[in-house]
Amino acid sequence: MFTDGLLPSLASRLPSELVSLLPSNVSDALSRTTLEQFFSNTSDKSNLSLALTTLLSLTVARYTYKRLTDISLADVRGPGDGVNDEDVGGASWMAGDIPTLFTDTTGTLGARWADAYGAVCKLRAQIGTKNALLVSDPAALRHIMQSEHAEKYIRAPEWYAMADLLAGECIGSVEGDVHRRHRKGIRPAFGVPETRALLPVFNGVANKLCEKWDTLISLDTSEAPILNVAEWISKAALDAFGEVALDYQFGGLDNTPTELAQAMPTVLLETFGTPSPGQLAALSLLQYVPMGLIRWILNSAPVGGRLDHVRNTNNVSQRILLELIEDRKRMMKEGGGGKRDIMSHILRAGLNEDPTAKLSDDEIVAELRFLLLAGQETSANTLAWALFELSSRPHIQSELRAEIRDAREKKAGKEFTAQDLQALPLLNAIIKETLRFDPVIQNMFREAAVDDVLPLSEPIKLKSGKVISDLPIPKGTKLYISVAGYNMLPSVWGPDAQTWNPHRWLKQEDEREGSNTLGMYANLMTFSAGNKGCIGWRFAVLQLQNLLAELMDRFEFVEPKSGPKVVRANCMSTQPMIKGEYEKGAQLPLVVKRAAA
Ligand code: HEM
Repeated sequence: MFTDGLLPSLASRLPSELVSLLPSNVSDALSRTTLEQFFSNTSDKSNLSLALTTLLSLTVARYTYKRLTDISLADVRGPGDGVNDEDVGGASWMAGDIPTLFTDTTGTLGARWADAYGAVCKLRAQIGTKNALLVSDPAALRHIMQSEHAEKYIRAPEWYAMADLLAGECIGSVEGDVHRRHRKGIRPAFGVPETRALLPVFNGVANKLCEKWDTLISLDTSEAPILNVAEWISKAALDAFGEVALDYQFGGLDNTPTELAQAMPTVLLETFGTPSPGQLAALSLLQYVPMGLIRWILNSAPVGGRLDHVRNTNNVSQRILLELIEDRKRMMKEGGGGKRDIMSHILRAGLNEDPTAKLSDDEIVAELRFLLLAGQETSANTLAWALFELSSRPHIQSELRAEIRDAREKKAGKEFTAQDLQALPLLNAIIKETLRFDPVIQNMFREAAVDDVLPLSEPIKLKSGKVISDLPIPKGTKLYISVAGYNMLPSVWGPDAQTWNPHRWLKQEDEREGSNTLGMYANLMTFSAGNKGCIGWRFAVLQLQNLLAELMDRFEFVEPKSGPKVVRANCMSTQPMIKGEYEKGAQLPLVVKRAAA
């Protein structure tokens, strides 16, 4: 009649302070494996009554302790508490504050909420979710993402569903040992030498882009030729990715786009651009639906709308990638396996006999589809934001151009190596500052898989007035990791954290605020952190260094004098868009002139 392990389980739930107060014979008995054992060892009646009295007292003590010490998440401040007039009443009854978070076009909402309510603040959650927090606090982020506690935090099921919809079962849609196997399988493609070996391809694409712009500028008779810079960069990034990942020509810059090139650039926008509160609430409810049913809904149910475009893109990418994989495998069998593109590295992992790194053919296709999305628009949009920031700061452009030309002169006509690019201080400062200030992934989704306690680097004040430095969170709490919130924390970045200022990176490391202990790169959250951090960050940084150096050497970028306002549209990857023209996709109209020699 007694449940095995009831007593030890009760003992483990008691606060350690209480357990240490117990008589040693009782605490010892409590730690035994089963209730039956406990009773078999307490043979006389007095021991039994002592045990029952102790149990009763402990239960009362535990209840009282919890009442006195428990911190309810309802007591944590957040939008809706009336600090900021603009936040009051902004929540949707179906999806709480989540639509506000997803449709923010300033890129600073996470930072403003952290400022107003604390670096961990409570969000009004969508239906089906009890607790949701927005987290920007460095200590909490380290705990969730890169400490030994990271295993307690999984990607939220809605995220798996989205990754699964876009790519199938891949590194982005799995957890635990399966995730470790996927990561180990693709990691060989993203090491330092493997990434550096991609530079000649990046260079070729950058030169081609410069030639295209040269021609367009020559053909334009106006004094200030305006180009949609975002569109061209996206084509260049897709072409580069095609070559380095698949040895495949997308034909973007040549204006001969393949079927896949036509479908890819708009898939994130059409899937996630400006979601309605209803769609966000539906997404959240996916957590209660078995994955098999989700897959059927996503792949086969007659839903229509946004799903049609995704399905079409998926079918095209699945077919083309399978063909490419079959070709490459044939080539490898015939002895021509020396290619160094990402697909070849991953296919070699597929042949791996090590079960902790082996990937099946279906998994390899899903991996490549995920990489295509994760690796192309993110880098392209980051470069677009760098040019956007620079377009209103001609003096910084001149400073950067001088740095690049000076370094080129020293190379006496030879191409930059990865080490040369790494040695350009202002170029790297501009890239880091853009990654900090314009992170293309603004929020990440996590969920507490168990009850836990979040450490905080700065105490927060609860609504009750109590100030806490640790926040207990129940299992199931949704955690929205605010990349922008952390990247703009004054305690880490200084009082001008909400200003784009690349010169902050030129200070000596020890003169800068904060400690360099978070994230994959430059103490930023932009590439995430820990065992699920961005695997392609070296790839992205090298491509950004190469493209920005080439473009800045040859062109000058100017914000058009008058024109529509560019906003940050959060379509999973933040894209520059014109307000009211979202259906046209990414738009960044800039005046592009040849830079004086
Ligand atoms: C500026 C460019 C990029 C940014 C800002 C970026 C950002 C991120 C972030 C924030 C995550 C973590 C998401 C999460 O934890 O929920 C991530 C994961 C990932 N990224 Fe990137 N990324 C970029 C470029 C790339 C590139 C170029 C590639 C590959 C070619 C890539 C491949 C991946 C992969 C495979 C993951 C999943 C890692 C895992 O689950 O273990 N990313 N990226």
